[in-house]
Amino acid sequence: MPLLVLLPVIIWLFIALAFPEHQLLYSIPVPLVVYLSVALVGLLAVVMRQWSQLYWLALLLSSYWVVNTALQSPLSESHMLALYFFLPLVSTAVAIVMALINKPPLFSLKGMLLLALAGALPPLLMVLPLPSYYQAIDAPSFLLSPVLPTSPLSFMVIAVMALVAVVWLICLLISPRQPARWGQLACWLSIALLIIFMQQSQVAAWVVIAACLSILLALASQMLNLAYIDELTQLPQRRALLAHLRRLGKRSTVVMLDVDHFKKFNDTYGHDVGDQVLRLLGVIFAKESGFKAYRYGGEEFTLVFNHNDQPRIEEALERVRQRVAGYPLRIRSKQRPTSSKQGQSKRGKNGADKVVRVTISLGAAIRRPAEPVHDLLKRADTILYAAKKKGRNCWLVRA
Ligand SMILES: Nc1nc2c(ncn2[C@@H]2O[C@H](COP(=O)(O)OP(=O)(O)OP(=O)(O)O)[C@@H](O)[C@H]2O)c(=O)[nH]1
Repeated sequence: MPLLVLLPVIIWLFIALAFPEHQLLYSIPVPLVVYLSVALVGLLAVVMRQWSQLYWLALLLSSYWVVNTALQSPLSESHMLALYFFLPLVSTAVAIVMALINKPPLFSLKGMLLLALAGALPPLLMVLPLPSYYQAIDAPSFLLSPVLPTSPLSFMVIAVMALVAVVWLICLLISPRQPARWGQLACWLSIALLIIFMQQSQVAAWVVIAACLSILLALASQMLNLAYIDELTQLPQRRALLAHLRRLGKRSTVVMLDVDHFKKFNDTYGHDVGDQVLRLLGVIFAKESGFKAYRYGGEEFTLVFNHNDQPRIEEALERVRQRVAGYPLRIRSKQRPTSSKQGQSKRGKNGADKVVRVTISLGAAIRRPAEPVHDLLKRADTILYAAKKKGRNCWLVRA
């Protein structure tokens, strides 16, 4: 933390020492700004222990470095063309490895290897003897980059990078609640752009800075998720509920609900299966519309309706109750077959998976005129208690 506070001073010292002539402070080279941006966001990723973002920044930085230092000569030279061909291939390969691998911490063998792979592999191309049998291409000057469909080889390079981006986008659209992945896609697009338009070095610089901003936003979003989203159920947690209650309208309804006999359920099937139930409830509540669901804590949840229309509330509560009670939860047998063939033959017979169901009780308090939210929440809890006494697997609504 003290290091972060002193960061402006450290950066000022660095620039002042690197550019001793005073007037140079007003014309800091663009690549330096790029390197500093990546370094600052990388430092933030380290402080936040978001390793995957760090590895991506390393790949972004090393690709930029190769483009900026080694790829500013005409592509008519065959070794330039070879480098131009191998850089996207290597970047793509590293990107795919990073997308698939489970982000290892930096201070582990796997983490160090990944950082070396992302940070050192592209620059290594500059010193490796690359095959130089590529046909030199005559780049038309009006194109942004000589790689635009002037050669089938470079067309293929663009196609591979675009394909990776499209696959990535589809994965993200299927499961969009992953801020880190969005930041990484921005990084990938940035790498693709700076390779494709490599001779526009100023553009490349701003593209990298933009990717840094995306990673920064992704980091901020991840932090917000950590603070507000419950990891098990993926629902917003109590902190978010309290923020919602602070701006609750006069016409609103708060529902407290919890799982019936959950202690017994945990004792019978184990804590892991109990967790599975809570996760399932998170999915069911998130899919429902008409209210906002929160995990209050333990096996208790809160639903907030922004209206006090009792028939609509009762209808929603009955729908949720039925959905939970009717959901067959498959519990895996402890004596799992050792091979998949055995598993297939045993499926549906003795010793195979068991199906159980859980029920919930719900207590809804419709807000009274000028009722403080604290009292409203307490009243919902009391009504839930009454629903439990009534026999569980039911709901009660009171004004
Ligand atoms: N698996 C799992 N169990 C939890 C979690 N949080 C709380 N619990 C369990 O939830 C149970 C709550 O038990 P009780 O408050 O006695 O309530 P109950 O057994 O559901 O009984 P009723 O509410 O009266 O129907 C306890 O056994 C807790 O350990 C969690 O995150 N995961």
